[in-house]
Amino acid sequence: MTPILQIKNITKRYGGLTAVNDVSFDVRAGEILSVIGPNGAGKSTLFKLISSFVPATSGEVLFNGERISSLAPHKVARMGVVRTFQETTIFRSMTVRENIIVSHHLRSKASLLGFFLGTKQAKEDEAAFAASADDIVDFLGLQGIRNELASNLPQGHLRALGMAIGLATDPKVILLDEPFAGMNHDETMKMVGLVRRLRDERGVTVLLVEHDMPAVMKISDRIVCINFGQKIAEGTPKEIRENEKVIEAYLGSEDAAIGM
Ligand SMILES: Nc1ncnc2c1ncn2[C@@H]1O[C@H](COP(=O)(O)OP(=O)(O)OP(=O)(O)O)[C@@H](O)[C@H]1O
Repeated sequence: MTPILQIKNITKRYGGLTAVNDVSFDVRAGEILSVIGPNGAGKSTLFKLISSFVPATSGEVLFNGERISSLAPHKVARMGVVRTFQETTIFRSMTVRENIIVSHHLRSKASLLGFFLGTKQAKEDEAAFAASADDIVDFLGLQGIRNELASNLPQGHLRALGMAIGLATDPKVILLDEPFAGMNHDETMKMVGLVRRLRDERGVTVLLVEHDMPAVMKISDRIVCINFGQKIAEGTPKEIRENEKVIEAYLGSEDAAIGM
């Protein structure tokens, strides 16, 4: 079976600095794969390359066998590869539910203009979007804050809203940028459960970048480790934990020891 994503010899240079250097790996449909590495290793840049948010210097990314690396990011998102959290637009003056409804327009048949003009297609979409938004609110357990203004939400709920907005675009692959950052143990465990349900109940393939090693080890089917822009290891959590190159990369880094 063709992997859902193929990252092939991808390189990104910023002037004289090579942020990502000839990285290749496959992502299988339905897996949870984490990208780890010390600070500045190139993880965020790799995510931006996969979502086509920045152009690659060389190499390519294939989604279901089709090249997506030269497409505009909104086209990649529309195809089903969605990056969330860091560049998620949240309208602070709207409620949680309104934010999720608006996000559906990314996959709407009618244009946003049609929505404002009140065309028939737009009206049909609107009803479907409202139903889907309620479904997402239920899935994420956000019923209690569905009518809360985004500007009033604490960090944890904002993160959940970011995920809701990502779900509104009906992703096949979701890229989560540090989903556990700033969370305490209980919040992290809740988010781990949520990410698992995304995969198990909605069939979404999950790629995540994360520094929280215990969470990464718990949640991942496979892990790719990069250091100084290059892939140094790929394998199961057990294989990564025991990998000499990974242990060496983390020695002296600010991140918690890889031992977990
Ligand atoms: N737009 C940019 N222009 C120039 N250099 C950049 C740019 N974006 C990233 N870099 C550099 O590329 C390297 C990799 O950065 P990146 O943010 O991808 O690392 P990271 O692994 O995500 O780091 P962290 O874990 O600290 O978030 C760093 O040296 C960074 O300074």
